[in-house]
Amino acid sequence: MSVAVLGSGSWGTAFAMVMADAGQDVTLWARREEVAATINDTRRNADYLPDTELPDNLRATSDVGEALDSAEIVVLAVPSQSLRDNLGDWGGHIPQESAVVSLMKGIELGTSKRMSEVITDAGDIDPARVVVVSGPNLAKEIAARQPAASVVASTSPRMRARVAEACATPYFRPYLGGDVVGTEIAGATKNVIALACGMASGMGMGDNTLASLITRGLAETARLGTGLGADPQTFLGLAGVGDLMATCASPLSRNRTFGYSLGQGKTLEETIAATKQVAEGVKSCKSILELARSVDVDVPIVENVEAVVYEGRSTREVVTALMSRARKLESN
Ligand SMILES: NC(=O)c1ccc[n+]([C@@H]2O[C@H](COP(=O)([O-])OP(=O)(O)OC[C@H]3O[C@@H](n4cnc5c(N)ncnc54)[C@H](O)[C@@H]3O)[C@@H](O)[C@H]2O)c1
Ligand SMILES: O=P(O)(O)OC[C@H](O)CO
Repeated sequence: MSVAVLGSGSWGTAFAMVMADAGQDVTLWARREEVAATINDTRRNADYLPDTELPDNLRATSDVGEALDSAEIVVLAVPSQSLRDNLGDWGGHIPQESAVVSLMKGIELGTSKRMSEVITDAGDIDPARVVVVSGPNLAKEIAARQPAASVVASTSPRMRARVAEACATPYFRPYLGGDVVGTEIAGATKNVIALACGMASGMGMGDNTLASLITRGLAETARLGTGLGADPQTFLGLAGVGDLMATCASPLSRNRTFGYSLGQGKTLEETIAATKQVAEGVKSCKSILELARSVDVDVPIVENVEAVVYEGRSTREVVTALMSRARKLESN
């Protein structure tokens, strides 16, 4: 199958490698011409995955028209907040019958839309063509071809089957799903919970604190998702608890690392300056909070992370705020 992957950062490159390993004919689009040329010449993406040799059936280009020409699957792997503008430039080139895959884990600022909604809006794509891939998939581990699983979710059984078939390898196992809303809410919200876990670790807190944050983070993610019509079962699966565990525990996570820096007392500006790759939760904490308020769902961890990032509250203050909330039933 002919596949275009638009975005040659960590996950775009790693997922392009997965699809090439699965036997597809993959074109990876890079913004900068020199990045595309280096990938073609050296078989490596030196900025993002320098240790990974890329297969020969993966080639790079900085010409989006060339990448999209006759693609049967179009994979989008850009920062969530730039997707709308990118689709404004690319929309006309996306082939009519293609499946359009979102790898992104964020919620748009200003609109609080999920990435699949941005794709249908800004790309003028039928929702049935949109497929979301999400799970515990730290790019570096996938690029090292370590076994992992993921959810391939779409309302269209035909589209999700096409994408799952095209990315199945001995080290990458796709599971099929129909809950696009839950899969996307789980993927975006776990980044914010990982920021909170990073903050706690950076402040010197241990495993009890992390387990409490992960568990209560899962509770508020599920509450938000089901408030938006998701299947509660999704949050117990790979896109839910699976990704939450990987991201909150791993030093490879950019969101966790960002939170860790804040927890250690670095300022927001210092932390942003030291962060070379996208940590989606930093922006999405605001849009997720707005989304939760729009359906009247309580998301205290998200709310407190937003207070640190957008309102300048200290990590110490939010620990006190979270620990002194009114008593409640765990199941509520
Ligand atoms: N890295 C992972 O382990 C991983 C795993 C699963 C999902 N994701 C999600 O995938 C998405 C992409 O993440 P990533 O890890 O590839 O990020 P990254 O920071 O490694 O790469 C982002 C890429 O987007 C490009 N880019 C930046 N601004 C752009 C713009 N305005 N227009 C077009 N391209 C732009 C960059 O040049 C880079 O190639 C995110 O939503 C992330 O949450 C990442
Ligand atoms: O590095 P992060 O924090 O963006 O997380 C990467 C992936 O989403 C893990 O599944």
